[in-house]
Amino acid sequence: MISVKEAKSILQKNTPSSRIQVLPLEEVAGLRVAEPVFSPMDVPSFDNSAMDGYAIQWNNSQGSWQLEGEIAAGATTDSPLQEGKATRIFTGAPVPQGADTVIPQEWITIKDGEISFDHDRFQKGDNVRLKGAQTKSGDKIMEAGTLLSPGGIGLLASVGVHRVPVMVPPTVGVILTGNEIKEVGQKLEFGEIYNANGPILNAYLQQVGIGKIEIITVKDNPDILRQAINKALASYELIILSGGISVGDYDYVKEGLESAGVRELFYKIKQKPGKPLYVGIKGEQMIFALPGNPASVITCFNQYVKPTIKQWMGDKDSWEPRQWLALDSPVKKNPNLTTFLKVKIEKDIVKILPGQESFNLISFSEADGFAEAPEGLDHLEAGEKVGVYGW
Ligand SMILES: Nc1nc2c(c(=O)[nH]1)N[C@H]1C(S)=C(S)[C@@H](COP(=O)(O)OP(=O)(O)OC[C@H]3O[C@@H](n4cnc5c(N)ncnc54)[C@H](O)[C@@H]3O)O[C@H]1N2
Ligand code: MOO
Repeated sequence: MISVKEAKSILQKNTPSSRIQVLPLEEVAGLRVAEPVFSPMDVPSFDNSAMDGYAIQWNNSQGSWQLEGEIAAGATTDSPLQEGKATRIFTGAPVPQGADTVIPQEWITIKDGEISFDHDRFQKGDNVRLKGAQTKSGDKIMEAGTLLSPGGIGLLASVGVHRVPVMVPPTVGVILTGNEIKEVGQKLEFGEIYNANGPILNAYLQQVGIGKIEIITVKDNPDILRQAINKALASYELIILSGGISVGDYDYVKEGLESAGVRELFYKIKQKPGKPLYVGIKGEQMIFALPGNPASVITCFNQYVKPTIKQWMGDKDSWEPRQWLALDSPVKKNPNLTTFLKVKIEKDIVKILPGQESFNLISFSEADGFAEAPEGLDHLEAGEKVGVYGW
């Protein structure tokens, strides 16, 4: 058995490097750009008005301008404005050649076809967004590895970049094992349970950006399981299994993976829940066999599968706790294991929730994530700081 730290270090070293694909902007939310992005154009690409008002050529003396014409946003011609004249202009419309200042309409007086305004309130250049003020053609607008937020995607669109190289997530197949599993909505017979791990993994995978997921359920039968494993290995880069990885007579997952040519990276971690976690690789494929208890599935996904997927997608910093916060009450634990506790964060204090057993899901609806109570300690005091991992 290895420690939590050793398991994470093995995973960090063995996670394949990101696969790069050029995708349209509609498909890149939440992904990272694989290369720096340079702007192919000036933005704005023409001087334009920041206000609805009147464009003029600035003149230092108080005076009036003869009103002539109108320019709306989207106007595609540029007829020069003569000195002493003003033109009606709207926000986003091109400021004509010869004009250099826009006076908002609220400050304008119009009399006999001429406009005037209080000179002291304005100066030359006011309310004109100059060509290239945001970005010059050739400027670097994004570093490699930047996470594409809605705002970042807006920036790319604004400079005319509509396809971008990104680090794409691995393709994922999920195999759930267990004779006792029934889908939610079906009638349970004695001895059967509802499939919680399927919905858990589906939700978690969607959360980390895997849109297309195939989840199948197989019986505890070595031949059927072997076939399912081989089929998944032929189709997916990352395969996640649940159940059948412990020491029971019907636990066939480990031997099924080995007979399919999967090489073990580790089996069993000194932790609770999720002790019998198995991870293997085959070429550039990774295989996680999660212990079947739902709390073990959630813990192992949170601690190992999620950071692996994130690293695969170009984020190497998601292995460590997000916060260090003080415990609200003392914790007793087995000193030989790291314990992951379901917790709620209340005003920067970590509250340990009830129902910490591996089969018990009751606290998950209100939990904010896990606190890590490390190996080597048999108890923690109230007020002691623990690493907290959010969902
Ligand atoms: N003699 C020993 N027995 C067990 C040990 C051990 O060291 N020695 N370890 C225990 C620990 S810790 C865990 S965790 C479990 C892991 O067992 P498996 O990975 O083999 O999982 P299963 O036995 O198939 O299932 C465990 C548990 O989870 C329920 N389950 C399974 N799939 C689902 C699902 N899709 N949705 C909801 N619940 C599911 C299943 O019914 C079992 O109750 O082994 C301990 N045993
Ligand atoms: O490692 Mo298990 O999840 O404690 O029952």
